Amino acid sequence: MWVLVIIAGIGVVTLLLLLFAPHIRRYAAGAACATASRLDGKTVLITGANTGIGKETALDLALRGARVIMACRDTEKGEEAAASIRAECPKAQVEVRELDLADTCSIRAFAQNFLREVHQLHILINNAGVMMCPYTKTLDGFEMHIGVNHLGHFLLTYLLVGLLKRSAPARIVVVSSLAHNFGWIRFHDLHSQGSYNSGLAYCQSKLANVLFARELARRLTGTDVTVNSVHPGTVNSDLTRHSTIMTILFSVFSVFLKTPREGAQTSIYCATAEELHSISGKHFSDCAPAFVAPQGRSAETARKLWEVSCELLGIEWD
Ligand SMILES: NC(=O)C1=CN([C@@H]2O[C@H](COP(=O)(O)OP(=O)(O)OC[C@H]3O[C@@H](n4cnc5c(N)ncnc54)[C@H](OP(=O)(O)O)[C@@H]3O)[C@@H](O)[C@H]2O)C=CC1
Ligand SMILES: CC1=C(/C=C/C(C)=C/C=C/C(C)=C/C=O)C(C)(C)CCC1
Repeated sequence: MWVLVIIAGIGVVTLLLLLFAPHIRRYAAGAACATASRLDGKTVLITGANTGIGKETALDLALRGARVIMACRDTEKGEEAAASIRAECPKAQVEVRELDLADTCSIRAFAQNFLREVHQLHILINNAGVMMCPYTKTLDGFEMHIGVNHLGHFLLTYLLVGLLKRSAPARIVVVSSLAHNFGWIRFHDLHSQGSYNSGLAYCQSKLANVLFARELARRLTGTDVTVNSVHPGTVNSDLTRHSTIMTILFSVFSVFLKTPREGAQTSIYCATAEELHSISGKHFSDCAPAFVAPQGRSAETARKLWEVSCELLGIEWD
């Protein structure tokens, strides 16, 4: 009897899902960036542009006429992505450069070559990220999530901010996440040496992204360089690669999730929308201002994180 009820229940749910599939898909897709802004003559740098949200952001900005530099840790994968962008947009000015955010020497070498060879930078998109990886350290001994997602981008931005100022008006887009809501900056154990939870380490790093964007925006007041953070939505990408359960859930429920192209819309919006030309220090999702958790609004935490980050990276950034 119960078996029949359960089978009937599953049948009804499946039928409803099939019936409402087009509506569910439209809802899951979220907002599309409606701006038609062109980027001819502009230079854009996107980290982690070989796949997922970064690759789709690169394609869109290339279609708008920008010169897009795709910073990838694996240049072979980067070249494949660039080739597929060129296949969709033969006029695309895309180029691949090597950048491993888990290695400060690679970041410094990247920036040195970049500053020598590229003379303007109008849009920097700090997009690359890792999620829920087993406990690993970067080459400099930082826990991987905070090391790649926050500290690597912190150093990259520090090295390029002079060029952004000289190229102003310029924009920085920091790809964070809704996951920042569940994060705390554990100053007493930033690198999770005492205890490690891969989910919490990811959330901490995404909170660090929000705090970094707000603090940098404050420090860049009056420079015509704006900084905003973004939650792209829940996107069916390679991000779940370290978690089998998440990978299975994301593929089973893919109809409820955004595609990478849909997930790129808010980054594209923050990078191009005319109405955001003077908006800085804000957080966006679905191409609209979004809620920031109280711990992401703490000026004191943001300042402390800034100081700790400078100390860890051995830099002075006032
Ligand atoms: N997908 C989602 O649901 C959500 C994603 N986000 C954020 O969006 C951003 C993009 O994620 P998404 O496109 O989904 O994920 P993907 O895994 O598809 O893309 C991540 C990119 O980051 C690169 N990357 C990882 N580690 C490094 C490193 N050490 N140095 C340089 N590049 C590196 C990856 O390179 P490689 O391919 O070589 O590994 C890849 O290009 C991330 O910051 C993520 O936190 C936020 C909320 C939700
Ligand atoms: C609860 C639940 C789901 C939602 C997962 C969400 C909402 C994940 C968000 C991930 C983020 C924000 C990652 C990156 O930062 C799925 C997969 C639909 C499957 C059914 C159960």
